Amino acid sequence: MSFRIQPTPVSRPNRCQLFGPGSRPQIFEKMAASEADVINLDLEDSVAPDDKDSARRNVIEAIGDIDWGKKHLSVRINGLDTPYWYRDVVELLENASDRLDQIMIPKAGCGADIYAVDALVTAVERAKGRTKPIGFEVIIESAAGIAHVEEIAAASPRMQAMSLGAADFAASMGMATTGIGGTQENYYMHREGERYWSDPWHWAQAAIVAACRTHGVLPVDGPFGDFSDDEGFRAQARRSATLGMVGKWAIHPKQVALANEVFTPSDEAVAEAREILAAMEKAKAEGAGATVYKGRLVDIASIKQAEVIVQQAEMIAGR
Ligand SMILES: CC(C)(COP(=O)(O)OP(=O)(O)OC[C@H]1O[C@@H](n2cnc3c(N)ncnc32)[C@H](O)[C@@H]1OP(=O)(O)O)[C@@H](O)C(=O)NCCC(=O)NCCSC(=O)C[C@H](O)C(=O)O
Ligand SMILES: [Mg+2]
Repeated sequence: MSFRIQPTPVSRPNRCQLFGPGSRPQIFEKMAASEADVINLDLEDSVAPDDKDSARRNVIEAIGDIDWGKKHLSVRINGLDTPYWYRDVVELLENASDRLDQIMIPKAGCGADIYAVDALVTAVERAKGRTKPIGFEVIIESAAGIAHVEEIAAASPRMQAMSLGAADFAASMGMATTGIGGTQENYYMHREGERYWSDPWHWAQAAIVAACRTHGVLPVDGPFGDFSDDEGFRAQARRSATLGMVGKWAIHPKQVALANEVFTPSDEAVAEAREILAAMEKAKAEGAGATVYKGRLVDIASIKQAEVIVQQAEMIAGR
């Protein structure tokens, strides 16, 4: 561990982020009634250009009118390469109620992108006397985004979460696929007549997790496009959780329960983590820094590993 202590991210459940187009207000109440921890009302790619203005109005109205319960409420603005984004920011912050928690910035390519949105948000907040600061989440979904992932994670004190956007990422990288997340047919190793599929999203996810953990930001896995494939979603989500991500997007309501299932530590995992903590307490009392638990080594690092699981479970239980 460096002399610099690893910062702790914001403490709130972020197991599932449910998306819905801002141009489809009929589903807003259903989104609010869902079990998702985070709601993402979208003004970006799920909204057609002709609907941008009306979607913005729908979203502003819904932020104030709908009971969103304890959900973290976020709006995805348009990308900085479009003519829409500044109006998204200004109109949201001038007109939306204080219930708005967060803005999601898509296609973040460098730290200066976040700085630009921060400057505009800060100016409107001051002008309107908004006392609740808006948080930021970003999507890494381009070659530039992944190349500058660490400066993006560090770009603003508003930064709370960062997701991998597999669809735009694949396009920007020139990947030979139209799949959004999950196993890709041609990404395999070959040995003695057998194919062994590998994970083309792994390295980008690992880079995101490292940048996020360095700067106290929540790492999140993005969309899994085939919402008829529950097992594919589970497998992708389990890999993400194993790598250190805290949650995953749902682009259809049926994916919410799947994400919550994977990103809520199981009773067995929590019980085992507590047993490891107890075993290490006993070892410490006996003057030892390591001991044996179920035939395997546990030591001081195991305490930190076990605490990750216990703290996650307690935070979810206490929400
Ligand atoms: C994918 C959908 C277009 C499917 O909608 P629909 O055809 O209505 O689905 P169903 O008929 O199966 O719906 C069943 C019931 O659920 C309600 N519903 C549908 N969608 C939602 C939702 N998002 N939240 C809550 N409730 C929802 C329907 O109204 C039905 O209700 P009922 O009739 O009462 O039974 C649609 O799900 C959808 O629009 N999804 C979100 C799309 C979106 O936001 N996309 C943007 C995020 S992904 C992305 O941007 C890629 C990323 O940036 C990257 O680059 O990787
Ligand atoms: Mg995208």
